[in-house]
Amino acid sequence: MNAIRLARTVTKCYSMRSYSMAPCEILELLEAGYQRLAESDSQSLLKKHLTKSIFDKLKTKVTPSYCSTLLDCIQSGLCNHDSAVGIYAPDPEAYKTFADIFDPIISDIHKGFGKANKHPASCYGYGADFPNLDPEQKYVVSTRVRCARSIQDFPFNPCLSEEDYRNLECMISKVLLTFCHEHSGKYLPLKGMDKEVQKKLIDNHYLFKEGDRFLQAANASRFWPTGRGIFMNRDRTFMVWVNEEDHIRVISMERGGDLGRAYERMIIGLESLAFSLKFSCDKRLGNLTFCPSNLGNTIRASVHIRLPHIGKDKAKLEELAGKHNLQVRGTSGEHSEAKDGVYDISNKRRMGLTEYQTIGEMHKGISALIEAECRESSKK
Ligand SMILES: Nc1ncnc2c1ncn2[C@@H]1O[C@H](COP(=O)(O)OP(=O)(O)OP(=O)(O)O)[C@@H](O)[C@H]1O
Repeated sequence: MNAIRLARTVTKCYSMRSYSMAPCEILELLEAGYQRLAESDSQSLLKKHLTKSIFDKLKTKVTPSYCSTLLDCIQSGLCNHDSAVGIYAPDPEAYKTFADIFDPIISDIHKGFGKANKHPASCYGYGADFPNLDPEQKYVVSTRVRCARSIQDFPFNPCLSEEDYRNLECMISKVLLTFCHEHSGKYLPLKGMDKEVQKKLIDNHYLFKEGDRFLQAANASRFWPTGRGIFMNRDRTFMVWVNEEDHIRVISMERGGDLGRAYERMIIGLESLAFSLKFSCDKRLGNLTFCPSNLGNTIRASVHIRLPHIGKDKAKLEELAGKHNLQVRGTSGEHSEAKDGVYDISNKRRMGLTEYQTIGEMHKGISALIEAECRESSKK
């Protein structure tokens, strides 16, 4: 059995774990995986920050409630040397137990968010403060705003039992089905979903894809498709993903560039959920999520945008976007390519600033890219 498959077997039964330090078979896998990572040409943040002294300090530790080990945190990065980050939190306590590796990675992803920094309290403000980015619909094809939440007293994906998945799905969908007006809709469980329907929902950018190897290696796809599903309103402008990467992803999307309206719709949905459900939060890190890249206010606001002149050269576009704290992805999300010159451009910063500030930064950055595109096109 290879090391990775063995890791999956070893990390299977969280409910049966009751140890105060990582057992020998986990230590062996960790040592072997660490050695291979150290010898690799991996560019991951895991490799960059997991020094031998931090590794030795953390390798025997386990989290107090779920007995998650360092292997549970880093096995995706050990398997996939091409990971950008390479670490996930198997449960909310992992951020504290394994702070020596999470903190430098968090500070690297969320530039400048050091140990002494504290994520601010939520401040949503008003969507109406952000005028339509592209009223004539020349550039922005569609706008999407999403955030993530974890339900308090539940661990994250790798530690969830099949029953936990069912219970979470039941709790969350029950609340969603009470939503009214623009937010009212249907819950579609993934289990039993017609394959054609599923494909169409994915192709239309509503539903999550399956088979992400980074999540699979992190043990985040166990019991798939049990407990996974999507809630959608009638207009297909408001969605909630259940038990994909996080327990909850609240999503608002629409055609065109009305970022303020999409944001406002997402916040109303989020606040309605928060009325009935308690979320996992940390005083310093903000909302707790499976991947450290999503901590803080958890918002990724994105536009699908056509920038035929400044988008000709992707490296240059990335450089310009970076100056405005924006990230460039392909049309079908992370690890995809741009189709027909349509890029997915989103905010990079979500930690150490409020929701309102994140949307403000995104609004300013996209406006600047549109201005640059106009300038470039008028030169021709
Ligand atoms: N502005 C947008 N308009 C339409 N679809 C979008 C837009 N932004 C993202 N999408 C679609 O949403 C889906 C999910 O994208 P993706 O997985 O990249 O991001 P995410 O849901 O924010 O999660 P993560 O950042 O964890 O990957 C994809 O189908 C993607 O094309």
